[in-house]
Amino acid sequence: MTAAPLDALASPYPTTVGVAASTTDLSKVYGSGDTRVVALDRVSIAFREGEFTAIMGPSGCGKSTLMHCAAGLDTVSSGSVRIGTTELGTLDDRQLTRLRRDRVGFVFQAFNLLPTLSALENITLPLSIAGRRPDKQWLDRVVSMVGLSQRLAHRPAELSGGQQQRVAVARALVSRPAIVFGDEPTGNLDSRAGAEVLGFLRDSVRELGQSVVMVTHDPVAAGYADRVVFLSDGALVDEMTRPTPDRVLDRMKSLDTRGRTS
Ligand SMILES: Nc1ncnc2c1ncn2[C@@H]1O[C@H](COP(=O)(O)OP(=O)(O)OP(=O)(O)O)[C@@H](O)[C@H]1O
Repeated sequence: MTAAPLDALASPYPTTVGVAASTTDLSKVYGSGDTRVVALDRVSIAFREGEFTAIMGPSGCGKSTLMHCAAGLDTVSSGSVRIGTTELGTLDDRQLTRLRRDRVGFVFQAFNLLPTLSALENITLPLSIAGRRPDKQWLDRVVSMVGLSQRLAHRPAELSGGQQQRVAVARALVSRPAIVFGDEPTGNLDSRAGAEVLGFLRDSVRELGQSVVMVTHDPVAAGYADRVVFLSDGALVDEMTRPTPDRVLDRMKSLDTRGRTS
């Protein structure tokens, strides 16, 4: 008999093989009466392990809401969300905070670095808060993958925007989360720095086996993903594997046209 990997035995959060996070019939309604908005309408989706997924769709279609609900940052109106096999609805606030801290990495449009800390201290901050020591080998690997080895003592103000976002990517990866969520992670970067950050996110999937989900408006950014899912009016309407920017752009145009004519 083959022994189970130690990591799997030790983890308090077992995963369903192949699925890093999923939603089932997830709905999210904001407001009530005249101001009622159905932001998500029974969305069921699985984000597979070791896959880079982009979420796209017209403005207001529910991309950020889906990401926030799937990451446990927002409550759901109905349906369920799982990170691995843990159903978020079964957790109290403390358990949810701990699960987000231990199992989920985030990269936002704003870099959200602490200005008084060095790049290295920013990267290891989530582990410090959790009272965990960084795994030195893993830390070295993540830092060298994002090309920050020579910049670790610098404070955010001494780094370019692209370098700051690389610190944020390293911070998201360092705890080996089950899944990393990015909300427009290249929205504040020029195209060259954006391409670098997207390349690092893709490398984290290829080289480290990370699972990544990214919301983006940009067909070029979506071209880095393995799979693109398209939302329209709060519903999943399409998906594409091995996307190219041209194919994504075509699909987006047809969604925009559909939105305007319906
Ligand atoms: N806190 C809120 N209160 C009320 N309505 C909200 C709230 N947040 C989002 N919405 C509405 O829910 C819908 C989906 O919003 P969401 O931000 O998820 O869309 P999006 O696809 O990410 O948009 P964008 O591409 O413009 O960022 C929109 O109609 C939005 O106006």
